[in-house]
Amino acid sequence: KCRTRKPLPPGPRADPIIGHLRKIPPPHQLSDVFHEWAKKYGDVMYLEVLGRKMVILDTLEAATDLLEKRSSIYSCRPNMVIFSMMGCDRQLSTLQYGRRFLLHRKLLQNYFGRQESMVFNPISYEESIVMVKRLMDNPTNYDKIIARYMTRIVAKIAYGYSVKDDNDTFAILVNKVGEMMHNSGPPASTPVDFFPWLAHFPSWFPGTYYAEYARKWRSLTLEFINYPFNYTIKQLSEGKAQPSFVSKLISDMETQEIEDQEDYMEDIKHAASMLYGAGVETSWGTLVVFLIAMVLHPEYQAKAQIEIDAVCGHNRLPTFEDHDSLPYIEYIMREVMRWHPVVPMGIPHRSLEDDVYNGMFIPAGSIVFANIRGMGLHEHIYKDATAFNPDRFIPKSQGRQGGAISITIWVWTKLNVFDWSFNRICPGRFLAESTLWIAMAMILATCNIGKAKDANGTEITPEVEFDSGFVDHLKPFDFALVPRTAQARTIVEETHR
Ligand code: HEM
Repeated sequence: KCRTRKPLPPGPRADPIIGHLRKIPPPHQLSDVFHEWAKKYGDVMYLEVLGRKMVILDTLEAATDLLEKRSSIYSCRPNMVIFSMMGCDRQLSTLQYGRRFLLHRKLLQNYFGRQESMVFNPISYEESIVMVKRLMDNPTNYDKIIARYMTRIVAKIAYGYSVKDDNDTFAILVNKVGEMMHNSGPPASTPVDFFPWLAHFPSWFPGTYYAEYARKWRSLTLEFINYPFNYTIKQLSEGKAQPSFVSKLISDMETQEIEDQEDYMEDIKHAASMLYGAGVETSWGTLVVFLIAMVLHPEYQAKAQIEIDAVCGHNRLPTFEDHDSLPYIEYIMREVMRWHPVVPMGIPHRSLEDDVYNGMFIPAGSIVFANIRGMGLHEHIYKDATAFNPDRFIPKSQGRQGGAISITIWVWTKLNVFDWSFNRICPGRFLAESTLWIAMAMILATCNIGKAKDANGTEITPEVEFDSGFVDHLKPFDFALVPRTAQARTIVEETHR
């Protein structure tokens, strides 16, 4: 009925039958190309690929209006066929609206609320010192060291599990699963996601690559989901379990009336494994973007260090208590996530009903993408938008010229409710914010980051190039990292012991 009255949102001209198939850019260019198109066609764009309807939102306003204010229509997910085939069909990010979706959101939001997440600060603080010590010892291994930082935090919080070293069984599983997820194709957008029947065709048939891939790795996913969960159950039965998401929820079962206990335990198990899937690669990738930003911009690094020195002096490390006195670290964190958000197109949503927005018809079943990177590139809000410049977040009252809005704030805190509303906002946002903040503060307080030099002593300027996967990750780059002073190294070593 709506359709007869209103036009679809604008978009580039489509070919007959295949629609925009030939025009869709490769995954690593999606957000930039869509943002360029949005300049011509508008903040809400419509594309169709082989009959699949897609809507791209390029402004905070459109995303807030639809994904947040009309969340009862826009909070479902497209059918993520490849993820389901890999064994992730009971994880929150793939769940459709229903009893299980609400249960998983409740479990995660209750445990990772703003206040609740502060309990994890001592873990992140301790791990940030371990990370800085390892970076000082072996900076070329930065990628693994930062991955290990987040893995250790999440393993402790989710399972009460302490990752010992690189040969730890869980650490090895985590590495393999991380690589598997990274190469599993664009979320909900592989040929098999478009045509699920392809999954039943033999592997030589064109378009079946990801189905074969998912079948091959399914057992690894299941091992990754089961191994740490079984560890916690064993620790509980022996009375040795450390506090964790899993141990708390399992212990709480004693005082609750639960109809199907086995089924409920399966839900706890999958919700816990989601913490790794959604929390580690994202925060790890963001910290690597932070490193390259500091390599390329010594001027902002120096500003942050002047602030840290004024607040903490030279005889101690920064702590969470310093948070409000160190606003520049916060501006750097926000700018890192605006400059290169590691999930640039978000995770796609699916609309449940026909809808009309600003005179445009959005058909039911549309796959809706929030172009998070595109939202941070609007020149009227973020002057010189492709440049890294944390100063844009300095409040106006303190002399800022621009008018920057934090994408981070929108993605993480716009819908600031802790009940289990029908919405897909990232439930790990408070944990993410605190682990990123303390890691950045600790690195800046104790290390100088700069350009590496080649054999002739010439400085190497690293390229900002990403490997696109489920989460974008910077390609390896050269840089130099040294302790700021001998005293900084001594304090880190002494606190680390
Ligand atoms: C820099 C770090 C992070 C970034 C950039 C990030 C970003 C996102 C984004 C863009 C979404 C999709 C929201 C949507 O569908 O509209 C999401 C969902 C999610 N995030 Fe995060 N996230 C981060 C850290 C974390 C952490 C640390 C955790 C948990 C410990 C976490 C757990 C989740 C979960 C479970 C979902 C799925 C929610 C659902 O489908 O209902 N995230 N995140």
